[in-house]
Amino acid sequence: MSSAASQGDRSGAAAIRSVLRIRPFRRLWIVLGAASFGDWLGLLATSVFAAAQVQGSTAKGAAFGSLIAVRLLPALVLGPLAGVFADRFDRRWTMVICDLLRFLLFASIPLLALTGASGGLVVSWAAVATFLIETITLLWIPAKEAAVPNLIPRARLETANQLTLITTYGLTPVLAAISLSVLDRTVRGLTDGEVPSWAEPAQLALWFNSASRLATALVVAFGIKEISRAHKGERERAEQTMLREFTEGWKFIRQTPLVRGLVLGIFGAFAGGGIVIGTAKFFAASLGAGDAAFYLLFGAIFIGLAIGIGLGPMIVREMSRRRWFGMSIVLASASVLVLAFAIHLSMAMLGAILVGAGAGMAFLAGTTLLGGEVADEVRGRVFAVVQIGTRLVLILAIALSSLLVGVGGSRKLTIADLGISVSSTRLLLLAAGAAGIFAGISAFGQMDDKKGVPVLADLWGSIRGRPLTPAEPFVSSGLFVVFEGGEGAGKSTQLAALAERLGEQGRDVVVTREPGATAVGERIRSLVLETEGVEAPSPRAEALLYAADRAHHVATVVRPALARGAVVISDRYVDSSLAYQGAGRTLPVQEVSWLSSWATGGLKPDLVVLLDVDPHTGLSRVESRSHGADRLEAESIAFHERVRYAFLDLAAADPKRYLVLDASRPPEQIAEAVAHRVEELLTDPAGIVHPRPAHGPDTTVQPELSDEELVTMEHRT
Ligand SMILES: Nc1ncnc2c1ncn2[C@@H]1O[C@H](COP(=O)(O)OP(=O)(O)OP(=O)(O)O)[C@@H](O)[C@H]1O
Ligand SMILES: Cc1cn([C@H]2C[C@H](O)[C@@H](COP(=O)(O)O)O2)c(=O)[nH]c1=O
Repeated sequence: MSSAASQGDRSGAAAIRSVLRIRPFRRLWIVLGAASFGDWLGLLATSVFAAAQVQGSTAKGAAFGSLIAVRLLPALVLGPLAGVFADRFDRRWTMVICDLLRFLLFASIPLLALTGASGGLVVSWAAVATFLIETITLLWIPAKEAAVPNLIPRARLETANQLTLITTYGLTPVLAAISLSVLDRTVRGLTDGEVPSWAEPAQLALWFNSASRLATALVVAFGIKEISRAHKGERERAEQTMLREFTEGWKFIRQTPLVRGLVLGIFGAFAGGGIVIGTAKFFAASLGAGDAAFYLLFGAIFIGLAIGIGLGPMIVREMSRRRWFGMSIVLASASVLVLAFAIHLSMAMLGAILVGAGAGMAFLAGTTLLGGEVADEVRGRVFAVVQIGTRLVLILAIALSSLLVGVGGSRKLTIADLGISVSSTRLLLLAAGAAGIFAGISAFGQMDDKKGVPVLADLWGSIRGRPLTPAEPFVSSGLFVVFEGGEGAGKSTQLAALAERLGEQGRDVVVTREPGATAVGERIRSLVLETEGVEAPSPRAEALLYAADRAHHVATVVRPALARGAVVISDRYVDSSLAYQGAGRTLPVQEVSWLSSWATGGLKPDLVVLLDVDPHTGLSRVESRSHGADRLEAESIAFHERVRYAFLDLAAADPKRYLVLDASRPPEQIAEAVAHRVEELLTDPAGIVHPRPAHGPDTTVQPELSDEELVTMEHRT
């Protein structure tokens, strides 16, 4: 395992430990885990139990199916009110009362069977009780979801959601299925197949489900009092009608771009998932595989979900969660397209794993964003809409897609006489994938918090632990010119000449330098350059010191001057760090670039004048100065050669922004060439190659040397 991966594992485990150290959350997580296990047992058991009460395969199928359908129905009837409940009433007591009712209802099903009631009556009551339980669950979920963000700091919300989702949808259903089958075997083994009705595993499971709900109610009532909200504005809420609260909730969702984007995206992802489920059987058949392939594909989706939820945050690290959400939906949808084009089971399996991973990451990012960014007052209503909407979208998508595929069969549509045949299942997957990509991109557009930052570069940077930073909002009406070059290239000489010329024209000119333009910078300058009585900073410390000088310099000198319209002329800027610390000290150039980009908030010069000089010539020029060589001047010729070629490579990578001049020419000629270029920029601002901040923030990082460029450079020295 690579060290980065093991580091990720360690930090993942540490994050889980730290979130479990929060007592109210730990208690809630344990009790919800038990309750979720009970619910899965109950879901499996009620269905099996109902089927066991009637005779004949048709009746058994109908009993099983109707119970599952009944679980989904309440969303239609009571859904809209659920969120209002969660926001209006104390969430702890809402949860407690709901769980007590569910305890009684779950227990009532096996209890009725024990009284010797007829099979039909037991099934009917099981259906009614299930309907009521689901109705109550609809009230309980938004109250719980809205309460969790109040128990933990925002920074740990994602880990908390990871834990909860993996427990609810990963561990407990598997555990429940295994437990039920082990229970069934054990009970049958112990009783030689003569199981008394009270010991039927399905009945025992229902008892367990009932008991787990009682336990949840007690723990929440007495052990997690923190769930009770400090009722801000309670009086105003009491004065509002429930109808008003309901319409306000909808208005909030409609009018808040982030929430609208999240809700749309989640619905889109569920619709895609529903279509995959609805077409899965026919799809497996279209691969020429049977039922086994169908189950394999299903399993693959769940494996993908677990990967997305469990590993997603470790992969994207510091990436903006808003961006991650949109990208995950696009990933899931694009993977549906992979399914549509799959020609072999292995390709379909890969597609299914990616569908699951994208959906899992989107679900995790979406829940975390909703929990962290939606105000407590409306959170219950927002979660209710998501919960109800996802159920409805899922049911509709499954029903419609299976109907459409069923009507078309897995028949092949032959296009003209071209001999091309397209299965209707695949067409549907194609449409679902395309619609999902559209939903993902629209969601991304609505909630992007790093507008202007290139998406793929940001993703790649985030995976490597260095997400791009958006430029600080800033309008420049000035011009930023930087002089770069090796030691003794003549930067100070040329800078003074240009400043004098522009000053004579009556322009507002600010002459500055790095390091050392400010009081803070002066001290940094002596730390990095003085050799007497100052310990040499290590290469990374040196890079940080130059970056610190730059951050302060840009914030206090450069930006204010540019904002008021001055021409800022700086002796050295970011390129010096890339050349000296990157190429000279051989620190990773991209890391140095990222550091500078962060320090400057993405501010780039409009023009870089590079005075290129052979290091022997440049160093001999500065040797004639009265004071001795500073720390960098004292470096080897090989070091200065690396610096020189790094500057030239930077200029070659972005020629429009650089003016490269031979610094061995007479100073007057150089000054003419510089003045000419600057005049051009001043008279024709359109000639400035950067996107001006007024037209949108400039967010790209400074030009960097690629690894190949660095290697080439090393060879030249
Ligand atoms: N084009 C040139 N030809 C010959 N000598 C020059 C030229 N430009 C500057 N010099 C001389 O070289 C010396 C160094 O010049 P200057 O201080 O302008 O360079 P610099 O790049 O700012 O140096 P440093 O890297 O130390 O900041 C000075 O004595 C200056 O007079
Ligand atoms: C900005 C910057 C500078 N340096 C080095 C380059 C020079 O050797 C000195 C500055 O001296 P000068 O006489 O003012 O040119 O510092 C660096 O290594 N990294 C940087 O980012």
